[in-house]
Amino acid sequence: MKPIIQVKNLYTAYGKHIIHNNISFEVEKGEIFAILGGSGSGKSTLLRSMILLNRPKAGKIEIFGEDIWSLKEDKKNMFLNRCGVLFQFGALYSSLNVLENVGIMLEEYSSYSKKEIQEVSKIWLEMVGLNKRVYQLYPYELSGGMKKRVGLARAMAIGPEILFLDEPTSGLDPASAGKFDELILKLKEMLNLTIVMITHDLDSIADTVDRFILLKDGQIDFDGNLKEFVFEARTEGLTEDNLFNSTRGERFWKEI
Ligand SMILES: Nc1ncnc2c1ncn2[C@@H]1O[C@H](COP(=O)(O)OP(=O)(O)OP(=O)(O)O)[C@@H](O)[C@H]1O
Repeated sequence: MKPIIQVKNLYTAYGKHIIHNNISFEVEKGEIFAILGGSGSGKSTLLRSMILLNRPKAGKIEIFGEDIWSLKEDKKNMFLNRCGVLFQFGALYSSLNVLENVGIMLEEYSSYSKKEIQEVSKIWLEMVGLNKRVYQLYPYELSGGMKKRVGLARAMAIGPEILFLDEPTSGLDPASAGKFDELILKLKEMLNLTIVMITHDLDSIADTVDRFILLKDGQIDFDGNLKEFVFEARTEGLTEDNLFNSTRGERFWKEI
């Protein structure tokens, strides 16, 4: 089967500052795929270019078999409707309560009635482990972990085929991060979702990620799974510095 995402000879830049210098990679349907790299290596720029927020200078990004940057306006919206996005801090609307935040995408992009939107929103809030006590709360009343869960419920409510996550466990305590990982795995298994995430979290990578790329100096320094990475890191001197969040991952280093 053709990969769900194919990035071919991609160049991105801000002015003269080249961020990605001719990179290519693929993501298979149903995979949990991660983008790693040190600070400023271009992880967010890459993710943004896959959801039509950052136009590449050259190269192609094919998703669902189409060159996404060549799509006409109406097709762009159809494409975005097939993608759920969870930004780093949840990106919730501060003037909307939790229930409204989850329903907002459906209000804009679906033909559901108000009542149906509320029902779908409630189902997704329950799926991500939030009960009715939070429906009427506003973002400022939520913890970081709750904000991420609401953001995830909102991303899932549109029924995406690909879920993009920007550092989903950063800022969470280890127990909440572990629960978030379980949730991601559950979603993937139930819905055969493809998940693309930026992460520094070694436990998340060990527990959930099938394969990752490592960005460095505009190139892909590594493409493979964690076992292969550790092997290469040891035999070829790839640097492990600055890639992983030091508060998690102890279990992984003990087990290998
Ligand atoms: N809108 C912008 N205009 C100009 N330069 C930018 C812009 N956004 C990012 N950059 C620069 O591009 C480079 C890559 O940024 P990007 O945010 O993609 O990296 P990152 O790997 O996600 O970093 P971090 O882990 O710190 O979030 C950085 O040097 C950054 O300063």
